[in-house]
Amino acid sequence: MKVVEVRHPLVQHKLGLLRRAENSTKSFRELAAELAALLTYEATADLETEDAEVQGWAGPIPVRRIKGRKITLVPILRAGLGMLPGVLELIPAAKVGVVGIRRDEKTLAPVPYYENLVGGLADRTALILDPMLATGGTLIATIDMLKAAGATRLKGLFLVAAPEGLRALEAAHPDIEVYTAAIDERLNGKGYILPGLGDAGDRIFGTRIA
Ligand SMILES: O=P(O)(O)OC[C@H]1O[C@H](OP(=O)(O)OP(=O)(O)O)[C@H](O)[C@@H]1O
Ligand SMILES: O=c1cc[nH]c(=O)[nH]1
Ligand SMILES: [Mg+2]
Repeated sequence: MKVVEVRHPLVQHKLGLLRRAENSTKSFRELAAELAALLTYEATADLETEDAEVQGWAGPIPVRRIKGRKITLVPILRAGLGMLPGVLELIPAAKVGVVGIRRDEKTLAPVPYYENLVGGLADRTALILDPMLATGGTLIATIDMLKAAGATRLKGLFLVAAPEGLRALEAAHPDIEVYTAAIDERLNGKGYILPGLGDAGDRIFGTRIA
C-alpha cells in the first residue's frame, strides 16, 4: 500500500500550528483547509496529462492539460467537510459525493448514516477527505461503499493517521493510496490519536473544546 507522509516544510509548519490546543475554531479551520490544499498538491502529482493547444496573445501555444479520468471528492461527514474548501481551491470543478459515517463512541465501530455519491465512479479518481485515520474503521467502510458503487481508483487525504489504522487499511484495501501530514504514535484507550488533534470534527465545527 502506498503511504505518503508529506514532509514538505509548509506542511510540517502548518501541522505544528494546527496541533496547538489554544487554536480558535477559525484558525483550526483555516489551517485544516490550507493543509488539505497542500496534501491535494501531493496526491495529484501523478495525474496524467495530454497535449493540447490554446490561442495565446501571439498565436497558438502548445500546452498540457489533465487527461481523461476526472476527480471526485468524497468528504466523510462531518469532519471531512473541513478539508473540502482547501481541496476545492485547487480542483474547483471537482464533483463532490458525500459519505456520512460516525464512530460509535463505545465500540469504535463505524456507523454509516448517509451516502450520496456522484455517478460514473469507474471513470474517476476518488479523493477521500477526512482529517483523522484512527482505527481505520470509518475509512474501510467508506471504501467498501465506493467500491460497491464502481470506484476503482482511490486516494485518501488525512491530516493525521495512526499506525493501527494504516495496518487495518492495508489488510482490507491495500490498493488505496494514503497521503497524510503525519503518521502519529498510537491510539489511546478511547481510540483517539496521540499526540493527534483531539476530536477534529468538534474543533472544525466548534461544537466542543477538545
Ligand atoms: O478511523 P476511525 O477509528 O474510524 O476514526 C476516524 C473517524 O472519527 C472521526 O469522525 P467522528 O466519528 O468523530 O464523526 P464527526 O466527523 O461527525 O465528528 C474522524 O473524522 C473520522 O471520520
Ligand atoms: O483522534 C481522533 C480519532 C478519531 N476522531 C477524531 O476526531 N480524533
Ligand atoms: Mg468527531
